[in-house]
Amino acid sequence: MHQFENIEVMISQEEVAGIVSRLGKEVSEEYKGISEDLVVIGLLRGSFVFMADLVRAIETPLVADFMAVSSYGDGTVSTRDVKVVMDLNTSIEGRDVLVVEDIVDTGNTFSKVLTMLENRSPRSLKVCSFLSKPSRREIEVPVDFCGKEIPDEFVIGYGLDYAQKYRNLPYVGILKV
Ligand SMILES: O=P(O)(O)OC[C@H]1O[C@H](OP(=O)(O)OP(=O)(O)O)[C@H](O)[C@@H]1O
Ligand SMILES: Nc1nc2[nH]cnc2c(=O)[nH]1
Repeated sequence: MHQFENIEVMISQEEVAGIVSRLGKEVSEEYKGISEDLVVIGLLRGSFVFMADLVRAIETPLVADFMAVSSYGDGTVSTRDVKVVMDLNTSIEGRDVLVVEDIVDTGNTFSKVLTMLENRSPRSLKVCSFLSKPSRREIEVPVDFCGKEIPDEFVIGYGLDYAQKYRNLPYVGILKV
């Protein structure tokens, strides 16, 4: 048993598995028959759990790479100052690219990352986010593949942290303090 208290489950482990499986099918369908391997980019740290499950649900040949960005620090409020902490090892020029994120909230992180990646001239650039909070959007960003839209609650688990904790929860929950 996971030894965490004061957490209300929002998306159970079973529901998470169903969402990932559906997204895997949608992505595989979208990139059916592409000529070169799909480049799947996980945004660290939050996406590492979802990314690990998602790539195994995608049937398209792919290469995986990671980029580390941070905007929330250890808090629950975006600093809006998105920093690239670690860049890609892969050149994405002329490639089909899928960016994987755990959550799109205000859209600030993704909008900066997408601009940065667009400047490297990929053949195509699409976005897959496990969660999205549309009511919080400050900047419109495309979410081509969306796991689930959720209300304005600060969520944890399945890669999402509060002060770097709770990323290992196998479900998504709300911290009751
Ligand atoms: O749409 P936004 O309001 O910009 O919020 C979304 C971002 O916030 C979280 O990252 P965080 O900065 O907490 O870093 P982490 O991935 O290391 O948890 C999350 O992983 C997204 O990248
Ligand atoms: N852990 C966590 N990080 C976020 N970053 C943006 N929104 C959220 C959220 O609801 N939870």
